[in-house]
Amino acid sequence: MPFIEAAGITQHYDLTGPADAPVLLFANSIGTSFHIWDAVMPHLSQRYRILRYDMRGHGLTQATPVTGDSGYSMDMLADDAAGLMDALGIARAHVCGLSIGGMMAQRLAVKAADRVHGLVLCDTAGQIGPPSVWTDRIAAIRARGMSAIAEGVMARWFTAGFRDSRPDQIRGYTAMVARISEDGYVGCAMAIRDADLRADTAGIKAPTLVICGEEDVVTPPDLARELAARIPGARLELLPGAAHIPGVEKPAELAALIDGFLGELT
Ligand SMILES: O=C(O)CC1=CCC(=O)O1
Repeated sequence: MPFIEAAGITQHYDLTGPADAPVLLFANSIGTSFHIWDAVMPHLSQRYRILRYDMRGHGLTQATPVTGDSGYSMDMLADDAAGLMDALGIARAHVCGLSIGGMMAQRLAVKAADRVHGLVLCDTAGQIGPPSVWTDRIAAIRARGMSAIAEGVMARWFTAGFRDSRPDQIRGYTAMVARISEDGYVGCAMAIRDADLRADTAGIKAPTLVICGEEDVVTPPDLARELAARIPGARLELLPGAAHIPGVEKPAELAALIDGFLGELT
């Protein structure tokens, strides 16, 4: 199982695909491990060298402690991704970020523009809020642990049809959330709470595709339209039959959008 010391923490990652193919880095949403991209892999791993990793405090990546109200920041998470690329000798990559992973990707594309070739922003926004959503969620977790939110987030992640037809998946993803380090989740929740990247995004130079599940209630299509409108030249695609995590619900369709866009750049 690959682990590497990068940006001062032990990061858990997977690097799969032809050694000479363009690197495509996937960054996750809060509460998930890099396995949310598993179903996308067969569609893309012949043409891209795919780098997946668990964000700080998630999956098997180290959770640094959160003291009081001071958690992680979007800059810290962008530095983690850049540090992972450094440690693996990757100078530049296409970056596809989901939700908080998409916020991290926006930050990376601004502060380390030379590291980002094509940018795919999936079910994300310049601000995912309001901040009170995160303050309340952090308080619930601190009072009752991760199980306080594990079941509730499923309705935000997946369409009703998927939840009804795939109870096995829902049980599995609920367990994934319930087992995340409390500090890891709270640290990332504070990074979202404190981030407003909306002024930044106009400065993104990378060719950008914004994707949004048509049934996403967390970062709905109107937010995706707003995000795409702010990034010079960005293209927008809506994905029918998907909510917040299209890589799980519509992997082939998501992969086709990503490949169609990045294929024009390579
Ligand atoms: O768990 C959620 O509420 C969905 C989400 C918001 C930001 C993120 O990364 O996931």
